[in-house]
Amino acid sequence: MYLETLHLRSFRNYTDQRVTFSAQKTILVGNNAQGKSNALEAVELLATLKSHRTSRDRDLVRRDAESGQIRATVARSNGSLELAMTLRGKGRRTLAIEGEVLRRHLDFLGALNAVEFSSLDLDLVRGAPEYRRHWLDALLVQIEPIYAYILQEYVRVVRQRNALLKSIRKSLGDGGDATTVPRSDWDQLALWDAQLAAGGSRVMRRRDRVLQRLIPLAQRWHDRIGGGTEHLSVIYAPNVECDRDDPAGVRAAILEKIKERRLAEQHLGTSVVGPHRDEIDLQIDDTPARAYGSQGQQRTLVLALKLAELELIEAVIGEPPLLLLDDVLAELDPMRQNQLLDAIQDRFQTLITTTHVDTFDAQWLSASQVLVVEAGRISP
Ligand SMILES: Nc1ncnc2c1ncn2[C@@H]1O[C@H](COP(=O)(O)OP(=O)(O)OP(=O)(O)O)[C@@H](O)[C@H]1O
Repeated sequence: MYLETLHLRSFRNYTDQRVTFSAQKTILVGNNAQGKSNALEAVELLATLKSHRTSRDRDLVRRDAESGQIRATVARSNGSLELAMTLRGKGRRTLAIEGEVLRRHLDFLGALNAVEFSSLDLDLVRGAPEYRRHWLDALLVQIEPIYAYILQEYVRVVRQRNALLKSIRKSLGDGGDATTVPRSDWDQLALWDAQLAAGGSRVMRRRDRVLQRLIPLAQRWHDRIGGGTEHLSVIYAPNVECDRDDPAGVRAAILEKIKERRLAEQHLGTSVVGPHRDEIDLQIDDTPARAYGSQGQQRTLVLALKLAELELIEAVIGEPPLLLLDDVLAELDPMRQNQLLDAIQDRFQTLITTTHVDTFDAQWLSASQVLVVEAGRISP
């Protein structure tokens, strides 16, 4: 797929900016805080409906405006699509494809696919488990848009169940006397348990499936970049251990663990069982990657994961996704830079932000469209 045009109106620090992409690679160059990452963020939003920098639409709207818009033309193998996202300081965003406003936001997903790689991605290795869950979930949403709905439902169930557990904790008081809790609360809890098990099983099985496909790709890239001297393991460590191929078995295992942790949940007033507590272990030579001092090893790992994502999305969608490289190229040593550039070649349309172009390979630079970003303006 190919992003032909991008039009930003009252988005972040842009007032009204149109960009026409004229090469397979575009380099956005400029000083800090000029709007380079903002432009990539707009593309990320179209692809995933999420920004990795904020969860509030009002941050995305230009400070002096009430609403902002991102429009894009995407050429796909079966024709081109006009996409529009209207963001509001207050109120819900509106999404449209070919001028038609979508009732379900889910239907927007899949129109544009992109993999983003920024320095924040090192948190994949170093950060808390939720970074890895978010990363995996974001990938799942792109290859299986219905997952956005499945996850949203699961999160809703956990939230409501937590509210009920809090109220039960309050009724139990310090004495922990179960008879002080209204009967209806226990009945309700049993219903939420069943819903958590049903939703949780859907989430876990999909996470497991996508990892099974991603892992061999990531290992291959890791071998290529690292010269095959170290072995990468990516291990799904779900909060509830069970045979993930058997949906009824997964549900039963979740319910069983809920039973075991009943007292803890009531004491804490929160759900402690389910895939919202999953972990994805990243290991190099059987040692947690987080424990490795070397930044280089961590970068190699993240790069391998990103390249694997690109390949997987391409395999599933049948078209190469876009690659968004936000200020990461300069951080890679020449060997890793070359590996990345080699992998991309002309296969993936790539948007790159950088403060300096002098670190780029000359051949690469001459084949790229270079745009200058300055104070919310993009010019050739
Ligand atoms: N909602 C907004 N309204 C107006 N300006 C905004 C808004 N959100 C962010 N900005 C501005 O956008 C600029 C940051 O742009 P961006 O994050 O794209 O930087 P960058 O060019 O990628 O720089 P760096 O190299 O530091 O990453 C800042 O000047 C910030 O004040």
